[in-house]
Amino acid sequence: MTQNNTIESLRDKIAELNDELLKLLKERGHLVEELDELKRKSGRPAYDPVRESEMLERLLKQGSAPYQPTQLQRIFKSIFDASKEIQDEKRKKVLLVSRKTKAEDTHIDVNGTVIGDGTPVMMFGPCAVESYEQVDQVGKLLSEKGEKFIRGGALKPRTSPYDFQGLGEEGLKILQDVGKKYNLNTISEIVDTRQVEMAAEYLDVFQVGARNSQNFELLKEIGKTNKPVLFKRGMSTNISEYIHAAEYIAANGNNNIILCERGIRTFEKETRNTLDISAVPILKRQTHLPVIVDITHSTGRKDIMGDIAKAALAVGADGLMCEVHPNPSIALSDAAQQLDFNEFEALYKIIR
Ligand SMILES: O=C(O)C(=O)C[C@]1(C(=O)O)C=C[C@@H](O)C=C1
Repeated sequence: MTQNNTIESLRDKIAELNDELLKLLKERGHLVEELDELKRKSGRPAYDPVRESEMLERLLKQGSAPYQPTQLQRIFKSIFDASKEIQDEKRKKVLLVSRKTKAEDTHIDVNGTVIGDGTPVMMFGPCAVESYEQVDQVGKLLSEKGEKFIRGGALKPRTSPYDFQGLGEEGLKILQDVGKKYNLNTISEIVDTRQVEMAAEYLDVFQVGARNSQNFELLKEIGKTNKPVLFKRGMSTNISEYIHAAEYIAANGNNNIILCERGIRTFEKETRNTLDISAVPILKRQTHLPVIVDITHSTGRKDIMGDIAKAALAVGADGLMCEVHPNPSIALSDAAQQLDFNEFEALYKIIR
């Protein structure tokens, strides 16, 4: 046999051994899966370092040549690690809000208006409910446009305890009265578990604001109702944390969740927050929930709101939220960023 032939025949043998090793590894992997099912049932973790060192000891006792003991250890350790990865993957809980659980888009029917069916919804209204007249003017404007929602804060989570805190239940009542008058669905924020029952009487959609995005007790309580919830992303919440927070609502039985990207905290100062535009398609890919964009809080400036609105709709947002006030200069909150009616008309032309 020539030297070349010998090399080839040795390589053939090695390749055959590879095949055998692969067959054995696959068999081993299936046994690990079977074993893990039992471990999961008895609440045992995937990783078992004691078992791993017992197995290594047993192997090394048989001698490692031509490998060094450390080399053999490395080879087997990588097999154990791969087993652990198989187990971790199987143990990953698939979330109720995940696309993996439900492939179709969730449509949320709010008294006949559907959110998430491809027709964008507009959620406009003042930052805060200040008086009946103020909300009435906005309601009239929205109903003339054929819009179906009105928003307005009554239980305001303000940065300073000395700032206007909202009209409370009286504010919710004003919003409800105006909503009924103009056939608009009402949206307002609640900030505490104790408000859920009371606010449910007045609202068609609960809002959970950025500051309460990980207030799990509030999310659980809202989850026990069946009312649609506009659930804003926290200013420092990453997408995975946000999705898991939404799961608190779904896990308690309420699947009527509308996600809302409202900008995150970054070093950038040109806008009030930094709109994470990529969150919109990512949330729509990873969950089956509708996603809307709050163009007021993400930008905090009126001059770019039209552009941002277009960008949001272009990346697939199911709607927009925006603050409108009959006279923003005397507004009790967010005076600088609420649109007056002329500015609203200009924006409306762009988006509708
Ligand atoms: O014996 C177990 O409990 C296993 O999960 C199997 C296995 C292995 O691959 O042999 C996998 C991971 C553990 O850290 C220990 C061992």
